[in-house]
Amino acid sequence: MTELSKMILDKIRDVPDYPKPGVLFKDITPLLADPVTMAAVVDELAGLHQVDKIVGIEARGFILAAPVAYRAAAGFVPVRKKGKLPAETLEESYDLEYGSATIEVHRDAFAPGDRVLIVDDVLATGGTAKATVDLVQRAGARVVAIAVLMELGFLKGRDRVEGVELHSLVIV
Ligand SMILES: O=P(O)(O)OC[C@H]1O[C@H](OP(=O)(O)OP(=O)(O)O)[C@H](O)[C@@H]1O
Ligand SMILES: Nc1ncnc2[nH]cnc12
Repeated sequence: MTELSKMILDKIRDVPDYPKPGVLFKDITPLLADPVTMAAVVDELAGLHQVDKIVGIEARGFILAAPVAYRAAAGFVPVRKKGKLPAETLEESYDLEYGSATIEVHRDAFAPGDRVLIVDDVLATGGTAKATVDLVQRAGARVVAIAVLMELGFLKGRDRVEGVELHSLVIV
């Protein structure tokens, strides 16, 4: 295990039965509140690939993706829950560990062929990540990789995004 993985695991709080019985929620707020770990995470994610745009997924994904975009000198593109983006959008619906959702991106968010890194906090079932890959591709950009702070290995989300490079700073 790397030093960074240890730092991350030390700052993640397990909350049983949230938001539904049977779900073990991985709470990243202690990590967000720790500037040393947060800086190490942002630096690691920003150094993975040279890209034109970083895509962040509402809401927790935004918290990581925006500083990563700044650090990587890349543009930031928000993928938002349905109904929040003002201009013309593309949308995808999917299931996740504790429900279902529809997400959107602006149709003109990317220049043709833009290289994109998708950043999120958690990969669980992979529904969110797969829907985001599809949105980015439909919008005419190229997904270079997906990067997450934490992968819940037992949910096999990795299989949903087979064929796309996936970086997980920790796998639990
Ligand atoms: O791999 P999956 O099963 O799709 O789950 C992972 C997603 O679930 C969480 O988001 P959530 O939809 O709970 O929204 P939030 O960021 O607004 O809390 C998390 O931030 C990921 O985006
Ligand atoms: N168990 C979990 N903890 C935190 N975020 C999640 N997103 C999906 N499943 C999750």
